[in-house]
Amino acid sequence: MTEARDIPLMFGEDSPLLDFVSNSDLVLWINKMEGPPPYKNIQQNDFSYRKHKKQKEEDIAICNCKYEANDPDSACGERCLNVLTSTECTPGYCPCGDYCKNQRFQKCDYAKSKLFKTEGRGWGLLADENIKAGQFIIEYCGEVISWKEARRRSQTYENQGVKDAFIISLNAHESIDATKKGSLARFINHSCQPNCETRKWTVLGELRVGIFAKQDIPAGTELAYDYNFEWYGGAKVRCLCGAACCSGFLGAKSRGFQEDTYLWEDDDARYSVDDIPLYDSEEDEPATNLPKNSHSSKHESNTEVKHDYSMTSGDGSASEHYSQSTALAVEQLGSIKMEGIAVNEASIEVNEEKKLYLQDTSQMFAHKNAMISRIRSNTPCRNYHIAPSPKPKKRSARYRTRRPKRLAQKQVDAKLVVQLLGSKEAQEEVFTNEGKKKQATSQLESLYNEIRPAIEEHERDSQDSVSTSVAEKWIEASCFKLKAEFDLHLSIIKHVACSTRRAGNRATPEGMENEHGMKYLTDQ
Ligand SMILES: C[S@@+](CC[C@H](N)C(=O)[O-])C[C@H]1O[C@@H](n2cnc3c(N)ncnc32)[C@H](O)[C@@H]1O
Repeated sequence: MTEARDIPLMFGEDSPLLDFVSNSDLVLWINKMEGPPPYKNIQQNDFSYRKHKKQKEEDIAICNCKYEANDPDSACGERCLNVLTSTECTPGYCPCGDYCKNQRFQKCDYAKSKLFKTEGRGWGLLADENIKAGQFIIEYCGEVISWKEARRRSQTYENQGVKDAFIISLNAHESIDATKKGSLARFINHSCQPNCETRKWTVLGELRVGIFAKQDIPAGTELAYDYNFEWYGGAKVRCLCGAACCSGFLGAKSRGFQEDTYLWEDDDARYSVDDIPLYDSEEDEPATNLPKNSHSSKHESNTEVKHDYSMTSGDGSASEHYSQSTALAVEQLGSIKMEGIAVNEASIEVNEEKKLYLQDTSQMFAHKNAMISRIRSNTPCRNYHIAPSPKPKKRSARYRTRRPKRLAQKQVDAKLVVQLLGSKEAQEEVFTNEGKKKQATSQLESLYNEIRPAIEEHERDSQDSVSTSVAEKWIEASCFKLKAEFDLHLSIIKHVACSTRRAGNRATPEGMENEHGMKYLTDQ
């Protein structure tokens, strides 16, 4: 067996860890050395999931560069048509032949880098030589899988307790999973102020992801890129990049950042839910009369951020406060005095209905506000706003790695509700509000269909956030829908709580249709 101390902690083309997954000695060595968890080192994407596309001859892009010995840039340098369109030249077709410099992915023309152990962020990658701005550093290799498969795997990994996420988006339909197979690029951590960026190149007909230097990077510097549009982690991970403009969480702006993500709960500061600042300005805080908490309302500096995350006590934290406020609101509404309501079986129905409504409302608001928070966080250098959903409960050690079941969002059944209402005015108000809510919902849905290609295009092809106008449109429509929902639920609560008669006593506007074309209920 190879002696552990003889193996350098550097992984290059001749890395001793190449294919180590099938080499039990090396796996043992890694475990003994407390190195990164085993993975298979690959230098080209793995196409086990689907076949590699076959490039048709007519699709091969041939540049018109001509190699001239006295001009090094002549052989597919910056002016090469293929370089300009982020396409690598195809060997055998490039007029510069062996001199072609535009085959960096194919030739694994990587910058030197090496692994190191970070503080609090697991393993990371360092530049092991001076790197120039714009230089290709390394390809992000892994298994090319569909989005659906990525979702499935991401869930499986979480269930298995794999906390480091290695899935990035490749295009609108596919992702690259470097969890089990990947290059050293899988160790590059996220930074909100990165020195690298991802760029997509077409190589022999397939899209590939490269890590490129955004600036000159001196040897010994940690390499980092912004995960925002690449992130596919399920769990929310507290960002410890330390940048002044830190957005708070990894991939807070990504498409893969799911609304029902949760926080890991253990001793790792990155996954701690305690003491998480919810709002970065006082205006953002909900109008509650709860005591203000200093952690919640101030944008925190890097050092403060690190300090705060290490705290494990949640007492007085903003997240605690908010969850209390939600619980308090529900409790108050649930305990509305039912004065005047005839005490018969109907009161049980009323209570049941109110419970249903209350559960609905808190869920819906948490869910919708999460959406808004995500869009708002598109502005750079801003703390990610967590939805004002109740703070996740601490899971027991036994269930630590399991994901909580997603609660199905129940809808208020307006017909059922009006059966509980006493007056036709009440029924009318509920129906009118329901109509408005439906209208707002369909408006939002059609807006989403309209802007989806723009969102995907932005996410796929650039690191820019979705344009402000699109985001604003979306926010406006979301707010409109929220308001419509709120009005509907408020009218239900108001009328159910204040109703003095049973449904049977009410006057029904028989056969009447309201402005939304909905029929009022008639007594059956
Ligand atoms: C692609 S991996 C990077 C390599 C990883 N550090 C490791 O040890 O394998 C992404 C994971 O690294 C961690 N990570 C990366 N950047 C981070 C950051 N800025 N703050 C906290 N954790 C980070 C998170 O656990 C994330 O899921």
